[in-house]
Amino acid sequence: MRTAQQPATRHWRHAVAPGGLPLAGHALHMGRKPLQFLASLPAHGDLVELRLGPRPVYLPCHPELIQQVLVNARVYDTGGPVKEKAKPILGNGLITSDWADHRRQRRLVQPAFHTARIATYAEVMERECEAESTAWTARRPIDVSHEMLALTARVTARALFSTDMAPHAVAEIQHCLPIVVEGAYRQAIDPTGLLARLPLAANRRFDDALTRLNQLIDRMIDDYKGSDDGDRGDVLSALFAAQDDETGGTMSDQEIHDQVMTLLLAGIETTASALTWAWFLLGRNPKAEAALHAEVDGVLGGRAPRYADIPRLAYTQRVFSEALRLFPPAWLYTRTTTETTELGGRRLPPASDVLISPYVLHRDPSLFPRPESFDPDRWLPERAKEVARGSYLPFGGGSRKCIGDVFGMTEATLALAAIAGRWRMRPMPGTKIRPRAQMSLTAGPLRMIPEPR
Ligand code: HEM
Repeated sequence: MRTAQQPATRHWRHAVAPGGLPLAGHALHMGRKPLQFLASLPAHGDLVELRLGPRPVYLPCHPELIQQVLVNARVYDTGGPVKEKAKPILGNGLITSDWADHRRQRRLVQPAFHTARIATYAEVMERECEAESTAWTARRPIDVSHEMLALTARVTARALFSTDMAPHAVAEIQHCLPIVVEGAYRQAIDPTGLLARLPLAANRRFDDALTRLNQLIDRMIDDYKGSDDGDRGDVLSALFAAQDDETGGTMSDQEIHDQVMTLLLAGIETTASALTWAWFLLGRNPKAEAALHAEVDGVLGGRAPRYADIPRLAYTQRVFSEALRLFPPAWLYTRTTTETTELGGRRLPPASDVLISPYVLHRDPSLFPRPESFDPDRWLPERAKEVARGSYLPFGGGSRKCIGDVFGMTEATLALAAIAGRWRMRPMPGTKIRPRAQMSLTAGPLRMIPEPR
């Protein structure tokens, strides 16, 4: 295994990805089988160059090079065509802002994710996870993807807006969010930029869903401003209360709107996908499933899980960490250089695109022994120490590391424990799943049979 300590004069291996075509470069490989293609590249070098059409793109495969990119957010900013296409949807929020503005925004949004507030959001999570786990009928098949998305949409909507309007918001978000996520992805991968302008039914559905989400957020903001509730304990209150330590500034209504939209798009599908993968993996690994049931039974003794139980739900957390390793929802994210720089001894001109793929990193056999096997105990403290620094990045790193990491882990741990306390999730015979590398790495519909325990 590689160690975190590498000699300062290390010789990095550069390579050009094989199989490039004259005009398209590697775009066809990326379009057809992006996961297999990307995962084949570390074998060629520590820094691999590929071309998507005429653009050269760089994939750092070694954790040290990836860290250099992530911690140097000024030189490796989020940018490029994908971000430009996201701006009409997300406005100017944490995901779309440039480096300088991002620091200010992050100072303002961070308090909404402090530990004390997560404890309050956890009350919503406890209620919703309990409601989800009691809603199913024994032996009636369910689509786990659908259920997990509905659950995380309810949790996130209620953590964001704890008003009487929340049930309406939940229904609206459940309806609109998948349409917006799917449309945003189609636009992101359209190299011509023309698709969004065609009079297609899919575009009309997308425009309608986006308008409805925008209106919903505006209504929630108006409702908050029209009330004299003060701090309701939800995310929206924290955003209104936020004051910048450095400048004393607060956020405008439009800025709050953009942050809320960003949180909806970043927080719901990601957590739902990872939970779906966790059930899929447990369904194929009876030993891990039995260990999960044993822990949940021992800690909870048949009652619903509470936030205070989380430290004792250590195996449950390891299951989720391992699902995030094998199927990281944020399987690919990008950076663009703002100036000439050097990466692994290679000169990169300004506006070079750099791809970061946790999926590739997490399946590199030199970083994770037997990378394909689902082994939650690789996250036992004594074994986790062996994992080289920077080689596990489901939540990214540096100043743009996921702001919702603890929120997502808390929500997922409570969801797994609540459901595993009641149900054994049986795979439907003959189910075949192929990971879909879209906006997040989803499983698509996953039919399973809940059997009472
Ligand atoms: C298992 C669940 C989740 C995963 C795997 C995940 C993954 C990630 C990753 C990899 C990034 C960094 C992307 C980059 O560097 O370009 C990120 C950023 C972000 N995530 Fe998450 N996320 C999850 C849950 C959540 C939740 C629950 C929320 C909010 C409630 C959230 C909100 C955000 C936001 C706002 C950003 C942008 C942060 C910034 O640039 O400052 N995420 N997420």
